Amino acid sequence: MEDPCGIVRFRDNRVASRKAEEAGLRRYRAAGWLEGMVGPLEIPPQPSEAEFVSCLRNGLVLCNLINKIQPGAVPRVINNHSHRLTLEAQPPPAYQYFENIRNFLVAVGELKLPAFEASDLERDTLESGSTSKIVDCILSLKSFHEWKMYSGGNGSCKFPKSPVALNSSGNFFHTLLPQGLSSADVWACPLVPRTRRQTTKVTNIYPRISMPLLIKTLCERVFSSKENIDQNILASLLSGVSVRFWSSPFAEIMSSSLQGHQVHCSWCLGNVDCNHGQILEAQEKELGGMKVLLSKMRTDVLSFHSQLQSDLTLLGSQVQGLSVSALGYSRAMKENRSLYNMLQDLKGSIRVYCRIRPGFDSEVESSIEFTGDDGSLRIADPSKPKDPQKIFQFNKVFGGTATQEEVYRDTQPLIRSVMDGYNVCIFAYGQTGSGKTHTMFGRSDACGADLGINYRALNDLFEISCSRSDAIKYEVRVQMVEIYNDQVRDLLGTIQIRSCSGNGGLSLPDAALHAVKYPEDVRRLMRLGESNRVLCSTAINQRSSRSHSVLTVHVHGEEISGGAIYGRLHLVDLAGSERVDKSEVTGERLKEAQHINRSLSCLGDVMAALGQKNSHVPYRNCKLTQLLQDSLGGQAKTLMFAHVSPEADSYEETISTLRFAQRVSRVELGSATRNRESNEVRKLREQVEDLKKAMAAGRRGDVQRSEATPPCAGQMSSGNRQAADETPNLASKSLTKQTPLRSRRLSLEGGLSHGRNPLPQARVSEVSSNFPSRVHRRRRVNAPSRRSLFLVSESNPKTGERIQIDAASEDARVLQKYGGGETLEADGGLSWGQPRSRVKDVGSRGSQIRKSLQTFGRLINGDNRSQPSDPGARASRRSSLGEIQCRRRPVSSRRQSVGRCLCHPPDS
Ligand SMILES: Nc1ncnc2c1ncn2[C@@H]1O[C@H](COP(=O)(O)OP(=O)(O)OP(=O)(O)O)[C@@H](O)[C@H]1O
Repeated sequence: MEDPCGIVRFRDNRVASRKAEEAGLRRYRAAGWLEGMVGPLEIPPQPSEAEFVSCLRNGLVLCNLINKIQPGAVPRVINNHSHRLTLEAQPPPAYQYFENIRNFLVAVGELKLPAFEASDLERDTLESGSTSKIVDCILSLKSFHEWKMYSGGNGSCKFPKSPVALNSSGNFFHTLLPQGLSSADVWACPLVPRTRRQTTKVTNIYPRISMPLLIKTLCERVFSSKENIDQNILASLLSGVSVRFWSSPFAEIMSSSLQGHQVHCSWCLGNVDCNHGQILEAQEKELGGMKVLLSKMRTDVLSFHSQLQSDLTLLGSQVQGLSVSALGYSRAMKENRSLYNMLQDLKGSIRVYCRIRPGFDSEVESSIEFTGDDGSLRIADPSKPKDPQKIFQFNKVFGGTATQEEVYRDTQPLIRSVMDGYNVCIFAYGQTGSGKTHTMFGRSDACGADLGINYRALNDLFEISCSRSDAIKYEVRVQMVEIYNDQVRDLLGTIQIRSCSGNGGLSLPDAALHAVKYPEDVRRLMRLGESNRVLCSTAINQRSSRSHSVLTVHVHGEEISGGAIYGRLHLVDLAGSERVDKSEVTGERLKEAQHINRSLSCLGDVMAALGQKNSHVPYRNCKLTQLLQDSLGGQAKTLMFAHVSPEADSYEETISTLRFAQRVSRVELGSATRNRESNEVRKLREQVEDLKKAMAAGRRGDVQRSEATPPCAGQMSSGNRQAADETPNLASKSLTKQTPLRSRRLSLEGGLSHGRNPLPQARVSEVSSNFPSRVHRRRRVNAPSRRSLFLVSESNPKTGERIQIDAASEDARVLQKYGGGETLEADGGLSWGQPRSRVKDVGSRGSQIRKSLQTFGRLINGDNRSQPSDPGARASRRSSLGEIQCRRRPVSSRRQSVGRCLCHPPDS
C-alpha cells in the first residue's frame, strides 16, 4: 500500500530543501562579493545565516560598501569598532550600529534599491530565511554597481530579487514607480494588499498606472532579469501565494504575461530547454512500476525465505542423519580394523608398513602416484607413461610428510606388548638411502622430534615399567650387535664374540648384555653402538650403513603375585640393498655390498619358504636369517618397515622392495605366544625340584650302598660314553621292533619291585621335544602336549623305558622298553600301551610316581610354552630342572638316534 501522507511529506521536504538551497547559494554569492568589495570579513566562504548577519550587524561593512559604490552616500560612518566581528564577538552598542544601519538604509532608499529592516539584523529576531531581504539588498547593490560600471549609469538597472522579497516587500517596484512617487510611499504600500485599508492605499498610490500594466511590467522585468539566479521565480510565487489571490484577475494577467515565456526547471535552476519535467514524470512512472515490482519482490522474497527455511530444516535433519551414519561408519571401520588386526595377530601375519622418504629435489619426478589412508599405494614409472600403474596394499603407508612421531604411534602397541611377555621383532628393509636408519635411529644428531623408533621404544618401555611398578618389577637389558660381512660383531663390547648356531637360531652368549635403568643409559649405549657401526659414503648415501644392526632388548618382569614375564624386542636396521653400478663402490665396499645383497637375498628365500609354508626354511644360509630365526619362525610379533625412495630413477628398486614387502605381508607365522610363567607353574617347578632333591638324596644313599653305580654322561669315561652312544641305536632298534612287554617291574627310587632283579633306581633323563629331525618337529606341532621321557635304571643306564606322557589327559604309557630284555608287569606298573590309570596300581610308590609324572607333564607343557629362546634364560631353566636336562646329540648322529637317552647325575 502506498503512503500518501509519506509522499506529501516527502514533496514538502523536497520543496523546503530546494528553497534553503537556493537561499544559501544567494547568500554565498553576496558574501563573496562583499569580501571582494570591502576586504576580508573573517567568515567562511559559505557562511551560515548567523555568520553572514554577524559581520553586517554594526553597519560598518554596509556603509563602507555603499560609499564605495556611491561615494558620499553615507557621509558619516561611525567607526568605533572594528568591522571584523565574528559571531562570538560582543555586539557593539546599539546606538552605533543603529545610526550606521539607518544611514545605509536611507542611502539604499535614495538609490531606489530593495532594502530591509534594521530589525532583520538583530540577533534575537534572526530566523531561518530572515536574511533573504538582506541578501536581496546586497545583490541589488551588486547589480547596481555593475550597471554603473558597465553602462556608466545609463539605461535601466535590473535587480535580482528573491521570491520572498517579491512577495512581501514592495521595494522592487521602485524601479517601476512613476515619476513623483517616493520610496517612503512604496514602503508604506505593499504590492500584495493584506487589508482593505492597504488596498485603498495602493489604489491611491498608483493612480496613474493600472494594475494589469503594473503586473505585466513586473513579469517582463522578472523574466528578462539576468541577475536573478532564481529564474523560477514565478513558479516559486505560484507555490507561495494563496489560491484566493491567484483566482483573482491578477492570475489572468500573470498567465497572459507568461505566454511566450517558458517556466524554468526548478531542478537545474535555469536551463530553459531541459526536459527534466518529462524525465521526472517518466521517473515517477517508473518509480510507480518499481514500487509494484518491489512489493512483488518482497512477496517473492518472503515466500523464498520461508521455502529456504523449510529446505534448511530438511537439510539439517539430513546432515544429522548423515553425520550419524558417518559416525557409525567410522566406528565400523575402526572395529573392522581392530578385528582385522586381531585376525592378523591370530594368524601371526607379519605386519608391513611402507614408508616413503621425502624427495630431496623437488624438480625430480616422483614415482609415487597416490598413498591412501587404508594402506594402499599406487606407483608409476614417469619415464614410461603408457605402462599401467601398480597398486600395492599394506597395513599402513606413511608418505613423505609423515613425522617420526606419527610413525611411532602406529608401532607403539607392538612395543608395549613386549612388556606383556611377547617377543617382538621390528625390522627396516629397503634400498640404500631410502631412510631405514632414519626410521630406526633418527638423524645422527637426533633429539626430540627426530628420534627414531629405537629411542622412543626404550623410553616407552621405561614409562610402562614405571607405571606398572606396583604390580610388576621389570628388569631391562640391552644388547647391540651388527652383522658385517656375515660376521657378528658386538657393538657395545670390545671382545670378538662367538655365535652358536642352534635349533632356535643364532645365540650370542658372549655379546655384552647391559642392564639399563634410565632412558639416558639407553641413549648412551645406543650412541656407542651407532658410533661402532660400519658406515661409509657411497654415491647414493653419504652415511650408508654397511652392516645389519640388531638392537635386542630383554625384558624380565617379576609379578607381585609370583608369576614371571619374559619379553624380547629385536630392532633391526638392515643394510640397504644396492645396485653396485649405481652406488659406484669398489674394493672393500664392493665386498660389503655383495655380502649385504646376499644376506638380503637369503632373507627373501626365508620369507618365500615361510610364505609357501615349506617344511624346510633355509634359515641357516646366512647369519642374518639365523639371528632372525626365532622372530620369523613363529611365536613372535613381527613388523617390517618397507622403505622406498620416491625418485623416478629408483623406480626399479622401489618396485622390487614393494614386491618383497607384499610377499612378506602374506607370511603367516602363527599366533604369538606369551612368555608368562604363572605362580602355579612356578610352584610345580619347585615341587619337581624338591622331588629331584629327594631323588638325589635317595640316589646318594644307593651310591653309598653300592659302589657299582655307573657314571652318567657328564662323568662318563670314554668307554662308558661309547656304551652310552650305542644306547640310542638300541633304542631306535627297539622302537622299530616294538618289543613286546615282558613281565618286569620297574623300580623308582626303590619303591617298585623289579621282578627278580629289581632296578635300584630309575630317573627321568630326556625330553624328546628336542628331537631335531623334521619328522619329530612335525609331530611336535601336531601334538604339542605330548612329551616322552625315559626312565633309566641308575644301576644300568642301558636299561629303562621310554614313557610317553600326554600332559593334557595326564595319560602315561610306555612307548618303548630297552635293555635288559625285560618288560614291565602289566598288572603292577607302567606297561606298554596302558593308560595312566594303571599307574595308580604300581604299589606303595605309585602315587609318588604318578605325581612326579603329572608334575613333569605339566612342567614340560608349561616349559614348552614359555621356554625362553635366549641362551641365558635357557641355561637358567636347564639348571633349575636339574636332572631333566636335555642333551643334544651330535648332528651327525641325529637321524639314527631318534629317541636316545642320556643319563647324567641329578646334581650335574
Ligand atoms: N622421512 C625422512 N625425512 C627426512 N629425511 C629423511 C627421511 N628419511 C631419510 N631421510 C634422509 O635421507 C638420507 C638417507 O637416509 P638413511 O641413511 O636413513 O637411509 P638408509 O636407508 O638407512 O640408507 P643405507 O641403507 O645406505 O644405510 C639421510 O640423510 C636421512 O636423514
